[in-house]
Amino acid sequence: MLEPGPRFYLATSVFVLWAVRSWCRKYWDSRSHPPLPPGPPSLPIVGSILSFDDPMRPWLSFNTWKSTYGDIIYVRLLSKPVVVVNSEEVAKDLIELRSTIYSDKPPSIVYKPFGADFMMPLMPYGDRWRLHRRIFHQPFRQAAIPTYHPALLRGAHKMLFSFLQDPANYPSHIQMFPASFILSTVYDYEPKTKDDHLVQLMQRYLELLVAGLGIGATMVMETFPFLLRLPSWCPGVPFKRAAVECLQASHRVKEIAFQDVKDRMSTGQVGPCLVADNLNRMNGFEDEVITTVVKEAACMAFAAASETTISTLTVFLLAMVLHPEVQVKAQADIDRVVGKDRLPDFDDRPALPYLDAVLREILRWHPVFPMGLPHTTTTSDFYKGYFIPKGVNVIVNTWAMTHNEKKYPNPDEFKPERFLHEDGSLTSDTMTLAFGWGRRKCAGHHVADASLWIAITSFLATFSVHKALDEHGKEIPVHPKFSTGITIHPETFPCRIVPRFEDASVEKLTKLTGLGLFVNTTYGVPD
Ligand code: HEM
Repeated sequence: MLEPGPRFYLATSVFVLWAVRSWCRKYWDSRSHPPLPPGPPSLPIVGSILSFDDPMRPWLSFNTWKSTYGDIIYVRLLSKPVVVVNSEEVAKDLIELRSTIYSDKPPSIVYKPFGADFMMPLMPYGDRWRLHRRIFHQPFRQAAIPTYHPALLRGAHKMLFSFLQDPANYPSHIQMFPASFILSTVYDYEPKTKDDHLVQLMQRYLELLVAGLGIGATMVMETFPFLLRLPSWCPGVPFKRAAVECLQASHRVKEIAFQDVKDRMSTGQVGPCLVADNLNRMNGFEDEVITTVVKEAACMAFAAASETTISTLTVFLLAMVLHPEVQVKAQADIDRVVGKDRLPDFDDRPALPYLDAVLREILRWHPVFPMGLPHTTTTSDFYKGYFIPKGVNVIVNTWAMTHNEKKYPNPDEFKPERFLHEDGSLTSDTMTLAFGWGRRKCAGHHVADASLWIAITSFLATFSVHKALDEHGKEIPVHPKFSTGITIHPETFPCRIVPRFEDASVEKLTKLTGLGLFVNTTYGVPD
């Protein structure tokens, strides 16, 4: 057997010293303030990771631990201390009522090199965030949303043509929907084809961002920051190269789309949109700071709307495949209220409460952000006898709230009726908690709500989705699988999308939607 060498003794001594120091600090800390919230045991280096049933889906364990530790839990994720909020009551108390303490976001050394520091959801709480939020609020506040109804309706109708012409390729059609309505609302730009240059640019930037800032890669770069300082030609170190490519893409994407609006403005060819409205407000005297924020906010909107909308619409299709009885009921309501000679529009919404109940149940059943987005505290705080340290990450466990058995019995079941009174009217539970809490609550939630409603209602008016059939005509069972990460979405599943309007053809859909000209130029459909 090999004798342990001096390196072994040195490593062991360093480890013991580190463990003693951590223990002393913990002991000292615990004497100088009230206790931290309860939580699972924590080990040096790995923290509480070994306590998780599935470390890739921590929200499930946080929810299970609720019965042992309660609504507020303290846990270490590797070296990061985290406070987990497991109930609506605590989220309201902390994130809303103490918003001056709980509205900051955890910093990361990787945002700037990857050109992600202008993303509002990641931005520190402060003046820069306030300015971004103000610029963003103007076009996306509730009162402004009707301005965008025509663009949203158009986006939803375009998606119907894609489903009709190429039903098997449904993930790509769903992907195009947010791209289409967001480019309209922020740049008054309508992508003409699926490989539109602006859509491609934006999607490429997002791909680079998601690939570069995955949880694993971020952890490595945060632990070894020198990796980002190595020259990009350095072999075996992909981070710097990925960062440079992503940063360049972020510059390109912000500038090209912005410049395009300015060019069109000079010839009077731009309608209301985030960029043009702000430039008009400056009256020809371009303020450099505001201009930069407008460029950044516009580009960020694409990122914020994409994955969230795609995920929610995919959950919708999955729910309809697994629960045909819900689909039939929703379609019966649409047929009763709207009839067969036209398609639903926003004016029909009050008469279709079941459709709203379906949308709320989709957001509840599999929320896009099962743990919201992490916040951090700007000062230390005391809550219900517990100490909440300054700078701790605060995770609002949305999953625990949307799967709270007391409020939503049998929470894994898909039941839109949860949101309806016996007389069929909607309850006051609007499921806004899926959009976060307090000052950092989703700044796009009104447009998200309108776009999702029109997308699912238009779909159900014209199509049904069913399980796919095998070569013997037997239904292929669907076993839902979800991606993991900060956002989650169902993995692609086989399904059959079939039209339910009479004489299902491009011509008939053209009549119903009134998008004739568009169809010919966009999808190359023969006359
Ligand atoms: C299903 C659709 C969506 C869901 C479920 C959703 C959810 C969320 C959540 C949970 C947050 C984080 C809140 C927090 O930090 O506590 C957020 C932030 C944000 N969302 Fe959304 N979102 C959706 C769609 C959109 C859309 C369509 C837009 C843009 C048009 C948008 C723009 C934003 C922005 C700008 C923020 C950052 C707010 C801030 O930090 O002040 N979201 N969203």
